[in-house]
Amino acid sequence: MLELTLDRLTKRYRNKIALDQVSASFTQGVYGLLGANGAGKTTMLRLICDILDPTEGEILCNGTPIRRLDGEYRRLLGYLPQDFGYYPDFTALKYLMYIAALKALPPQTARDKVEECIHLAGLKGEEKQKIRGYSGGMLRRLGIAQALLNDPRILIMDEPTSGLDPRERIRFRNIISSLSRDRIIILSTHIVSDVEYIADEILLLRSGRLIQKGTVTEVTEVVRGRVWECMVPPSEAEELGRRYAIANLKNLEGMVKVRIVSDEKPFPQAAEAEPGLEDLYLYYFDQKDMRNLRETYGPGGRRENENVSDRTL
Ligand SMILES: Nc1ncnc2c1ncn2[C@@H]1O[C@H](COP(=O)(O)OP(=O)(O)OP(=O)(O)O)[C@@H](O)[C@H]1O
Repeated sequence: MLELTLDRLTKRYRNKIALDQVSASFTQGVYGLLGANGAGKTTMLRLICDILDPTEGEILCNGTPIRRLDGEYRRLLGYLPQDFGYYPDFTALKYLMYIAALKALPPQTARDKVEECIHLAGLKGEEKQKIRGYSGGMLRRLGIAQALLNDPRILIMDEPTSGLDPRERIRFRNIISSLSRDRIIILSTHIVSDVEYIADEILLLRSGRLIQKGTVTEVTEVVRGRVWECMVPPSEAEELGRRYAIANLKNLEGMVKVRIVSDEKPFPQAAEAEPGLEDLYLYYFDQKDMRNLRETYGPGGRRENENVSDRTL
């Protein structure tokens, strides 16, 4: 079985640390890399794809540093960057044949492989259309098809669901699930629901640091006892919204059901709720807001003597 290991991986751009001592290992399955803008997701994925060199640390594939494996490692990789280049006047078929040639697929098998990838990406019947006329969802699926051409054991996708409508998101999730057997799939996103149901493990990056890694159940344990629900009148909901990190609001018969992430019970009638990934995301990435709130309203968002680093691994 394939194992990919990041060992204290660090990337500095001049005086900016984009990735800071990240260690993690990946075996077969889907990994969801979550983080706010600028958290270091793209940097981490580009390092894994050997497009960037680390400043410190290294990446190992089955125990061997990838820089020693060189082309042997790159043959294992499929990459869908945030913006993948394509020729709008090509048909999808022509484009994929072109990429197959660039990837040095033997000409006698290239056509079959292209057909297989068209099928896997759900583009059968649309492959003879010019890419110019493709929707955002079709383009993303074409991106997956090109990444799959060399039958990669490691599939890396950077924000593959951005700009997709809900139907396309579901379609995309189903494609990823069907591809995850025998592969390491790592995909980055800041849309929690895109990985909540398909990722075997979640990695949470904040300011270049890996602050959580584990199954959804494991990582959300951090917010157990910190997620609250209560029914309040609309005016009260507004006030709570100013003071707390609100995970959800739902209007129900003149009242509002509010879901709040807070270290302390926000409201006497509030009941503890089962934590989810969105609550966790809010907990970590709404820190600044919670800090501001604490300054404004007192220690409502955090226990006394606890600081942000207490919450990180
Ligand atoms: N070439 C570069 N030169 C200088 N700083 C960079 C460079 N590339 C990225 N950075 C900085 O490194 C940090 C991490 O960037 P990165 O693109 O990896 O984050 P990200 O999580 O992928 O963000 P996004 O979701 O916006 O794509 C950011 O602060 C970014 O400004």
